[in-house]
Amino acid sequence: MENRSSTRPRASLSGEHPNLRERQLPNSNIPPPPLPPPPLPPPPHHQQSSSTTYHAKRTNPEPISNSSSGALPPKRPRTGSEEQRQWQNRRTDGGGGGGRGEIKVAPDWSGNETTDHEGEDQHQRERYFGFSSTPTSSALMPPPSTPQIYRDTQNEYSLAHPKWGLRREVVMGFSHCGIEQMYPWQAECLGMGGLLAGESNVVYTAPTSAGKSLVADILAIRKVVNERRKAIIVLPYIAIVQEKTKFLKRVLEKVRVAVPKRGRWDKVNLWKQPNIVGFHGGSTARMGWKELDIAVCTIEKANALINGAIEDRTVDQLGIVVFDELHMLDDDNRGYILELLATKLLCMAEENIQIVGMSATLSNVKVLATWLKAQFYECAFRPIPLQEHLVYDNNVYSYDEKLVAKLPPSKLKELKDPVTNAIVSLAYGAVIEDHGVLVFCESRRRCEDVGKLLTKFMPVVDEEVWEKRMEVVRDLATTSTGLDFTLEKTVPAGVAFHHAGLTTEERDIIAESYDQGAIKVICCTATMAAGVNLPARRVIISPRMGRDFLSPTMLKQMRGRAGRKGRDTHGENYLCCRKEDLAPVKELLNAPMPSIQSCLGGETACLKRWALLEGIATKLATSTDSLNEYMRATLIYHTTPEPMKHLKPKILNAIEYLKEMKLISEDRTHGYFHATKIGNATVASGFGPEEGVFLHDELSRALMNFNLESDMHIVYQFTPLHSSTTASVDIDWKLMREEVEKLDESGIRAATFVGVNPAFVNKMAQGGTLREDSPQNISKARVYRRFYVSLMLRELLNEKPVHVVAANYNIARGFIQQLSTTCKGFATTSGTFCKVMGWTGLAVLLEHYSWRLDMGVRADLMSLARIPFVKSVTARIFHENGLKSVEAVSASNVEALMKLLELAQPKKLRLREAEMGKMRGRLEKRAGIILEAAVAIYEQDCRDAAEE
Ligand SMILES: Nc1ncnc2c1ncn2[C@@H]1O[C@H](COP(=O)(O)OP(=O)(O)OP(=O)(O)O)[C@@H](O)[C@H]1O
Repeated sequence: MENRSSTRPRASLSGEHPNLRERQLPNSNIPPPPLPPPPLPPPPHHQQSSSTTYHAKRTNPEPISNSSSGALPPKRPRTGSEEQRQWQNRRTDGGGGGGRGEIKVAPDWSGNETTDHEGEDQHQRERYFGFSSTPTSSALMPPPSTPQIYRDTQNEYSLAHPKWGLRREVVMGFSHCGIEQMYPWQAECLGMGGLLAGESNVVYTAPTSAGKSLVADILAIRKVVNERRKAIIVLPYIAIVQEKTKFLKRVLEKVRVAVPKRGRWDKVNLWKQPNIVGFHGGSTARMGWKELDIAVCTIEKANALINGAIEDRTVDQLGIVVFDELHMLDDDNRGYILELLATKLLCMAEENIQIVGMSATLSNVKVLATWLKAQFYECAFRPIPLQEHLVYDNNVYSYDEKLVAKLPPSKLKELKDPVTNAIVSLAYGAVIEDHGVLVFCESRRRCEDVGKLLTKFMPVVDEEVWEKRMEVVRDLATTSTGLDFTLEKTVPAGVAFHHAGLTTEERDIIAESYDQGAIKVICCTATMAAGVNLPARRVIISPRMGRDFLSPTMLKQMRGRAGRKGRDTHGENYLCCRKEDLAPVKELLNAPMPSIQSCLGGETACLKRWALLEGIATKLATSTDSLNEYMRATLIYHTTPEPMKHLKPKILNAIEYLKEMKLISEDRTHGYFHATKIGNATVASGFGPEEGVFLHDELSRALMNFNLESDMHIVYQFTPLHSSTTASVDIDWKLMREEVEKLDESGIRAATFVGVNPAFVNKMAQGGTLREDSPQNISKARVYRRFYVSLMLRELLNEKPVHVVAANYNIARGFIQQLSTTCKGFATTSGTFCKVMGWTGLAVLLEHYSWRLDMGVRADLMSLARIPFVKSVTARIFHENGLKSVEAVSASNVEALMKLLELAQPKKLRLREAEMGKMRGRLEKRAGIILEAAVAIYEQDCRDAAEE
């Protein structure tokens, strides 16, 4: 095969188009695509911009290189294993369009500099045993020499400088994560009067990737380690909560803090590692407020945690609350919870809780700072330079509208569309240089389509990388959902997609393998836009989300994902649009960041829902005067002209509503409001008033008539309320009728108990309409929707894999998986509701079932499923082959376990792997972990039994 890499010119951006490198495969009938036109001359007006540096397009046949020597980096071995070839043939077969071949020519897309590239069992081991022998994330830099860092005490930017008051182990911990010195802005911000002493609150804004977290981390760690108070870090998304928890655990790995003495005779100080716990909808954290030192939480969990602490009167243990991504205040769905959280803290001035707020996208920092009684700090520093581009009609422009380069149009039908052509060209150009790429797409479907398309054009890789990708495929295949059909095709080419339709397990595997370099391109929706620290040299953005244009805030977050500190030397983003969208896109680019507005405004629902009920239930505001005081601490008060005049009628209205719903009552003699039992239960479990009242009705009915003949009734009771709203699920009435018809008598009885009438389902299946025009009808519709979702859940509990249930109900896998994870959380919060109501029996029942949900197995497998890797299918196979208990597994041996693990593999993968003889090593490793864990669990069980 002719190798043209030495003679083919490399143009400045994408140069040689990837599609032109496709060759005809031996058995392909498709003629090879024509050769490319020669690279175009540079645009006459090209010049270097002051903020960004571009290479001009060159007619010079010499390749442009990023390296100073000008030589092409010899990165790509052009050989592939037999297995690799098979995969490529498969991809070609399925690809249509042009053939798929080896890419022979080095890319002509050129960045500025090359970057050193940084690089299941381990993860599982860490999760189970709580330690790992090697760091799991490549984000973590190798530890530098210890003494040197700590001696650097003269340098005021050094974390070791006494001014910052950080313990040696903390400094070492940061150093292990690649942070030894502060940026000047970080030091300046932290040095503001009273901040380190905890005497003042702070709101600050800096560009994405500026290192905002470090300022807050230092303040939080000082509180925990030096002052022995608790810290709460509030983040908007589960993925960031997980990432942050991992990071802080790593930083504080070697730190020990004193355990408070329990009694007056307790003279010796005990020491322990600070407890850092991540709380989110799907978390299974057993540690509570009492034991934890740092809670990293989603907004809702942070709110519930603080409500609990106020209730228990232990909120004085809280020293600091950090609000990352403070712009979430104006999120329509969740902003008001954030606002109320901060309001409560402001109302507890005597507790001296420091508030820290930050975001990259705040325009009215001063207003927020006034509201939060904080100092404010703004800076424009970004440690990693960003090159920003606008792309349309195969032309690449800088944001100041200078033509930077032309992308060669393609003759391939599938690349006819200039936007698609640009995406493929740009992604390929970065991958061939060994950089990571994020492609933000407008919809989930588009993510998958672009992923599939890119797969056809990705370069061939060496054996080592190929093996890593196959490992990713295997990991995906062993998830509860099985191997996704599209990912099966794209991952071997180093391409994946990431959106809410995937399960969290799948998303974690994809993010981790991208982080480690096995996957080079992720096509994603906005799920990856906020706060995720993944190494993307190049970010390609569609300006739309669904049919609408992105908000300026969202666009800024996406742009900020390019070029992360510690991972890259610079970042590039490309906003790829159609010519006809140019005007609105330019408007979007020039739009100022919107100022943050309160979401309590406009309607009274939020006031009713949370503000007043929470204020009253937590006893922060129980009289008309204190309610007014409480409202004065809200953001809405600070952003509304003549606030009390506008807010007062709304407050009165909301109080009436809460009284009507029997969530609060009024003591007219003393002029006080009290939360009723239902009101307290609603707030304690974190539900809104309507949800609380609905749940109360459902559970009180269940208390009178609990049907335990089958699982149906209990499964219904812990089907989360939020997954059965109009927004989350549409009932397919025909399907529901089929499922209801399949129920046995006990199932039908359970359905009737909860208010589902099979005759009504039948009527709806024949074309009826579900009316939601009155509170009764809304409630009725909610029951039917919840029952419909509970049918899905029941299938999960009966060990049907997630993808099978999703296919049965024609619903996204992510929804089903989320259902199984949030169910557990819902069962726990419903348990709290029951406890506050005094329904302890029901609380115990819910607790039992939440375990089953966690394991995704029937009751007989629950004990086995405590062992890592022994979940659903594997647990069933172990059980059927005589290993029915942890004890039995612990008495087994690696060889026997390997045989069972082999049976649990998907057949397709098993055959392919067996052929290649690669399975043994992997299964042996996994069997070893299972055996080790089973022995550990069994020994622990014996110790527990002995203690009892
Ligand atoms: N002083 C420092 N020295 C070296 N690396 C740093 C420093 N400060 C932060 N970093 C690293 O920079 C990267 C980005 O930091 P961080 O996540 O705090 O940015 P951010 O400003 O919060 O960005 P975003 O708004 O996108 O979340 C992280 O990998 C972090 O470890």
